[in-house]
Amino acid sequence: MTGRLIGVVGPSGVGKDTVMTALAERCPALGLVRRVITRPEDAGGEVFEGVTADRFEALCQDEAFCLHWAAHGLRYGIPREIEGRLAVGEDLLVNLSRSVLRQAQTRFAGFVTLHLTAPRSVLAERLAARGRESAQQIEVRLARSEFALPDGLERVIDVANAGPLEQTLEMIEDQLYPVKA
Ligand SMILES: Nc1ncnc2c1ncn2[C@@H]1O[C@H](COP(=O)(O)OP(=O)(O)O)[C@@H](O)[C@H]1O
Ligand SMILES: O=P(O)(O)OC[C@H]1O[C@H](OP(=O)(O)OP(=O)(O)O)[C@H](O)[C@@H]1O
Repeated sequence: MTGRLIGVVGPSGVGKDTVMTALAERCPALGLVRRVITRPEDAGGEVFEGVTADRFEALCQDEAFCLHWAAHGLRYGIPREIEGRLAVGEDLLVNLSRSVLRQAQTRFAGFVTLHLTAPRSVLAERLAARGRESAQQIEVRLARSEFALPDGLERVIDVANAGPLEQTLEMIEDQLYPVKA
């Protein structure tokens, strides 16, 4: 059976990368997708492929991405190789922008949106502690935190990541892999 693409979205600092990494470790059936980003590779955080703006544009022209978008002054791309992994039945977690969810749903059968939430005060604390962005960049990211999900998504899992990580992981696992009685 074809694997499911699971797009993880939510405001900056909500814990997308942390949750994805921990979830993949916990569930052997789940793989992670390495994004291509116009960001220096030593920026820390997720494992990604850092490229120049010119290289990114060339990859776009070559149709190397199945999804791509711009945010925070950066460009992000999802390599088309994920299609092969899904075809052999792997479920994949991918960190997406809310702006490409409808497109992802159209392109990938069974597409699932995993929407993480947390109060703004929690986001602010976590972004400051993460230390990847300046105070000014954090303000801009927080301003984006109120953006809603687009209409028309067929399968959305809403999960709060405001408490212990373990609790978040259990809630997600229960929804992605319900145990049949
Ligand atoms: N449930 C949690 N409890 C406490 N800290 C968390 C939790 N989830 C994530 N964090 C921390 O919050 C910060 C932001 O997480 P990150 O995964 O980088 O978020 P995002 O990718 O959504 O911006 C990180 O320092 C991470 O360790
Ligand atoms: O359109 P939005 O849904 O607001 O998302 C915009 C961007 O924010 C996140 O990027 P990134 O992972 O680089 O930043 P973050 O870790 O601070 O969320 C997400 O992966 C998108 O690329």
